[in-house]
Amino acid sequence: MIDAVSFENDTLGYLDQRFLPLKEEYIKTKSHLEAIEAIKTLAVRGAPLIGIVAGYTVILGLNSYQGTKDEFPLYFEKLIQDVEASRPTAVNLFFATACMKAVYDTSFTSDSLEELFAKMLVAARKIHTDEIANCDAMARHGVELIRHDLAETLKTRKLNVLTHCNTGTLATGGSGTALGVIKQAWQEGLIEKVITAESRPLLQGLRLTAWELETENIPFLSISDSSSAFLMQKGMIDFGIVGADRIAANGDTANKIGTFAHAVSAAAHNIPYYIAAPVSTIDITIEDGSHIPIEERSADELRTIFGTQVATPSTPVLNYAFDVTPNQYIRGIVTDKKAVVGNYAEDLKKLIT
Ligand SMILES: CSC[C@@H](O)[C@@H](O)C(=O)COP(=O)(O)O
Repeated sequence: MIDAVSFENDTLGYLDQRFLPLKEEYIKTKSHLEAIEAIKTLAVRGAPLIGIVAGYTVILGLNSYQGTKDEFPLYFEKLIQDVEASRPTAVNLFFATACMKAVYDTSFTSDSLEELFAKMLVAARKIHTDEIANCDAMARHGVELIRHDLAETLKTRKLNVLTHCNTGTLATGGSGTALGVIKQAWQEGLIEKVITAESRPLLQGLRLTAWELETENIPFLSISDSSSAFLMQKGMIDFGIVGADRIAANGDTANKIGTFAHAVSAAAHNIPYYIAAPVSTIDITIEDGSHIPIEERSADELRTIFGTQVATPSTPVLNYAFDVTPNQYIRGIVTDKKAVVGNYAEDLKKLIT
């Protein structure tokens, strides 16, 4: 399997996703500032992976601490703030910093700094191993739901599935969220072909999902983002499944820009459209999608294509990285605990312990 992230000998290792699939560069760093930069630049990306890297970034920050125990609280506060400022939408990042803060709150007074740091490393590793296990659980629940919802079609043929952005190993460290479900469904013989939308402007679908599928010998077709409605009209898509960066308490879901447009098209064609995300992506403190902070990225991501200028440098640009799909467009939310269908406001709350 692709090695998206590692933490060995106090060193964070990650595959730099900016240049994939043309260049496979594995970066190693002991610097938390470099790790923060990797999150900001999307060298590492995808909500669960951002959470994993955020946990290890805190560890790198601890390792470079040289002050006394008395001075530590201020340092720790600033470290957490810097990590949290790296990207605003993926709630897994804040889930990770909350895990580290919880260790600090329970152990700072009683423990030496050495003991505290050791406990935080255990917490960071747990985020990593949990996200890998979450992917396997989501794959099981997701396939069960698809088998149920698409039983009629499955009596006569295999399914064509639409997905957006990259939600696989590169985004999670495990098999994936939506892509993990798709991979499992493929292994169980349910899938004819995966249709992967390019995911403008950084092309996570065209570059990363296509690369993962090619690596695993799963048949796929890459399309431009704007093609999905036409393919649905032609009967070329049976269902859609995508990931999430943050799910509000009512099920409204923020995911890569373009996700909502596919959902509207799917509803117009009565095609089921699912979200797959671990419970760590649910933000129960946010009532609905209108309160989810949506990242706006630089104008140059649109005005240039991988370094080549394609619009004048003065072209005004609005570059939202994510959109919010209202819950009524979502047939089901597949989590690691179970698949929730229908009453999101009631049922998502029950998943949070
Ligand atoms: C399993 S990843 C789910 C989402 O994080 C994914 O669909 C997505 O939108 C990633 O956005 P990115 O900007 O590449 O971090």
